Amino acid sequence: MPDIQEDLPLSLYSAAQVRELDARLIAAGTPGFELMSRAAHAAWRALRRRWPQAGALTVLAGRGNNAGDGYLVAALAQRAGWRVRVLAVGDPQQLQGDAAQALGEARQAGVAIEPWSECAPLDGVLVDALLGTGLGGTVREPYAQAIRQINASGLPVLAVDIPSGLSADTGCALGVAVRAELTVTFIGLKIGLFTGEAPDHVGTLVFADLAADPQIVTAQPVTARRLAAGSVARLAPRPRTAHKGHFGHVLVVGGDLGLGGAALLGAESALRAGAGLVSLATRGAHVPAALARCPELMSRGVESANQALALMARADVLVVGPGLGQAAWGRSLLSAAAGCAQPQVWDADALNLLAAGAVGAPANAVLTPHPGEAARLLGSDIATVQADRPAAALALARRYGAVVVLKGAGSLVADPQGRLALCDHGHPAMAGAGLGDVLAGLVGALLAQGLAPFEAACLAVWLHARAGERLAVLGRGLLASDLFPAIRQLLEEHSPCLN
Ligand SMILES: NC(=O)C1=CN([C@@H]2O[C@H](COP(=O)(O)OP(=O)(O)OC[C@H]3O[C@@H](n4cnc5c(N)ncnc54)[C@H](O)[C@@H]3O)[C@@H](O)[C@H]2O)[C@@H](O)CC1
Ligand SMILES: [K+]
Repeated sequence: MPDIQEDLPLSLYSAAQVRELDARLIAAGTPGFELMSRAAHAAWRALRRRWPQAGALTVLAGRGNNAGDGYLVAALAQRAGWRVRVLAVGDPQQLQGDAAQALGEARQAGVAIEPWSECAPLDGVLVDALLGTGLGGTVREPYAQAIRQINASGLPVLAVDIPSGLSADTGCALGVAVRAELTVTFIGLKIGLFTGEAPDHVGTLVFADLAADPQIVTAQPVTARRLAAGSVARLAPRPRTAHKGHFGHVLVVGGDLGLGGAALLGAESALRAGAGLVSLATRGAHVPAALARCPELMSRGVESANQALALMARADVLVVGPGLGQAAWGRSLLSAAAGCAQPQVWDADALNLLAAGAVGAPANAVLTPHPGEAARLLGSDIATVQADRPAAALALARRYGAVVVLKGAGSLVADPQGRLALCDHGHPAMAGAGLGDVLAGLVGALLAQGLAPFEAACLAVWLHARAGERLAVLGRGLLASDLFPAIRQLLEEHSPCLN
């Protein structure tokens, strides 16, 4: 019997890729109905484990194979002595193939099957088997009304494969989408379970591999990889004879008048993540405060691009943008950086100036836009970026020839060759000032310690999100600088300093 997994796999697929995977498994000898039946067993097992005492369920079934899964769950529950009802949206007589066979099985088990209507009473645990990966375009009526009814019911909801209405490719609600407490997904993880609006719809995610042949699964192309302890690059242990010159010199450039804190946070972050040396090029007015807060930093007042260039020449990695502003001071410093050859991280106003055409992107850059900055860089709007975050991240990477971190829930890392990684860690308590500056400094420190841009960005995003999760147990009011001890701890757990 296939089992359900708490430990999620790393591969993320589009709807088309999972359909292809299903087809390959079927072609290799596992009948579709057998897969459907394994899916139903996995969903039923997860349901009983979550709501062992419920004793009643209502399945809302559509007309495709997702409905087929639902009919088989209903049959299993009926045979287990639960009170079961299926509310069929659309005429069940039109079900075809495996789904029609599943309907027959539910009838044979004695399940009550009724046509869905707006006033049909809902009871027990709701099983959402309306729409799965076959959803195309905005959810049509009466499905949309059924989804609104599920969401308004206040009853616990298990979504079969994916919450109905959520796009498996983008994680966006196509008009309206079920908000589930538990989602049991089959065969391959859909990227839409992790990005866009998914975190507010999926609930707890359980994966069931349906005992699919691992050779067929690993041969299937993926859309993205999940970032996890085992999938992000490690920093090498340090030799006992190490000195600071081995771990790179990061220069953080930013902090125009009134914006000094951002650059200081970025610089402190680079120090806390193990860069050998960190300098800060900022307005002279900010230097005393920077020295007072962090004497380990080499804080320099710069008023001209020439002064900045002299500092840039001595650095291995530049982090440009936190608190940079968009006035003449910031522009001149950014233009100086744009001509430098070393790896660079561009954040905040560096990205706004890049979007405005004030400079071109340097080679070897990691760009770290939030959705607003991403929209400006793409010449679109935030809604368009958020409607397809994977596409936006990849388009940015191609357009600027850079590694791109698209921030926001389900952060994505893309490179110009089309590699895509997704981080499903993080916490809403991290939605606050300065968190982005800490991330930029972290990427800079990892570049300085020898990681390539894509690997540095992936490890930084993962450490940042995991650190935020650890601290978020205390809830709101998380300060960006609170992250430093947790980042250090996670880095040490992941990449111990000594062998
Ligand atoms: N052998 C397989 O392929 C397996 C499939 N499985 C299940 O099958 C699902 C995919 O099944 P299908 O490809 O049949 O598709 P779905 O069952 O997801 O959806 C197809 C149905 O949705 C309707 N529909 C599509 N877009 C709509 C819209 N915008 N508004 C309203 N209705 C819309 C279609 O008319 C069709 O009736 C998976 O999500 C999974 O639950 C599982 O049973 C595992 C095995
Ligand atoms: K569903």
